[in-house]
Amino acid sequence: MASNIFCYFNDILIILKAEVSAPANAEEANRPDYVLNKYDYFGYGTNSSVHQVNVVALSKLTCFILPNQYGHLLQPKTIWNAEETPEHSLLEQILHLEPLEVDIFRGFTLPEAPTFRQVFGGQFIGQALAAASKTVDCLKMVHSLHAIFLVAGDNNIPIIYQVHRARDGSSFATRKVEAKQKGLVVFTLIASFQKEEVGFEHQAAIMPDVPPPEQLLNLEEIRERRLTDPRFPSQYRNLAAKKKFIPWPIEMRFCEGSASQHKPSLNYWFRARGKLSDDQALHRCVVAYASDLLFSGVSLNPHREKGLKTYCLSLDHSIWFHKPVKADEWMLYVIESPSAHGGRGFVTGRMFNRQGELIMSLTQEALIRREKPRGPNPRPKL
Ligand SMILES: CCCCC/C=C\C/C=C\CCCCCCCC(=O)SCCNC(=O)CCNC(=O)[C@H](O)C(C)(C)COP(=O)(O)OP(=O)(O)OC[C@H]1O[C@@H](n2cnc3c(N)ncnc32)[C@H](O)[C@@H]1OP(=O)(O)O
Repeated sequence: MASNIFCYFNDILIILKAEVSAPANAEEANRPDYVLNKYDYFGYGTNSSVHQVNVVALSKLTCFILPNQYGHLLQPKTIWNAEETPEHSLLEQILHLEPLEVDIFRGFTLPEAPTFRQVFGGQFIGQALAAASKTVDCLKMVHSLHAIFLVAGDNNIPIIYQVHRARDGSSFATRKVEAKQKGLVVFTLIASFQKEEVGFEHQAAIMPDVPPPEQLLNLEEIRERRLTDPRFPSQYRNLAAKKKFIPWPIEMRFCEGSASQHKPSLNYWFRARGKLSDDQALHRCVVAYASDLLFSGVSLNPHREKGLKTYCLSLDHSIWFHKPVKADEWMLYVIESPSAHGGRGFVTGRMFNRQGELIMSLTQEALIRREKPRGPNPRPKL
């Protein structure tokens, strides 16, 4: 007893009871119909662009009609749609993208953002994930991503993010993102998104027993101590003062002292500086950004020696988000490096919240070499 539903207005219809089906159109003949269930919604006004679709009621249907003028209530005011406001944390500004065209965005390396000799890998991951997230139904959250760093990014030119809508299913959606500079693909990301679902539950990973962040010093405090503590020789203090200090928008507190710096592992607490907008998609981009900061370097720990200068670059990076993330609250990053071989260091990571819940799992491979002395005029890579 299927019957077609015709909407003559710009409203949003939220299904309260029954099952509705939207058949695939002619170009997608091989794709199965979407089946809409309780609390799914359809209708014009859910998006700025208008798509026509036949909706067929398979049984008696009860809908809540949200008039178009109230459509904004479904859109949280966050970086995804809000005007730029000065109270956004530096991280939200770093992840802010300019929409250029449908599925094309422009990102920048802000002068106040931390940089090293090339675009920070976490910036590519965070911005590309932000671009992908903007093209996905806001009920679907990223649950996994896989990134490859192809070419060193140039800090001085914008990055163009082109999103390809690989698939939109009823539970999952997949996006591929290419980041380009001067027409060259410098970075790629593939990310999968999923609607919230209830299912089997277990957690075998146990959070290590470490001191709470309140009992540990952050990087600024460690540096201050190095500069002022009279127990350090003055030569050491002068050297520490000359070292370039990067004020990262992420606060970090290390759980072990320098005695364990040769172990192929590292545990540290971190959180975003400043208050972030209450938006799960944004919080996932922020931790994705932070996750590349001190990760592959752990594979160099057993090889550190006085005077060693290293060349360390992330090659690829994967994240699995198990549970909702709060990036402005403390999370413990537990990193281990099971192997270094052939110029490549491999690291695995786990992030726990303060309650000991495993929030994310991560892996990365990086190029790790002794630094070659640089010539006077290094060749431009782009
Ligand atoms: C425990 C307490 C710690 C407290 C620390 C406190 C605070 C933290 C503060 C700072 C930490 C910041 C660290 C952040 C790092 C995060 C990681 C990243 O973001 S890495 C950036 C993302 N990744 C990339 O951009 C990689 C992009 N990909 C590439 O560049 C290329 O694919 C490639 C990997 C280089 C491979 O290219 P190719 O096949 O052409 O390889 P080549 O071997 O030929 O090398 C090319 C080129 O690279 C340079 N190079 C290579 N090896 C060296 C070396 N050993 N030394 C110097 N330079 C090297 C060189 O220019 C080569 O060109 P050429 O052959 O002409 O010399």
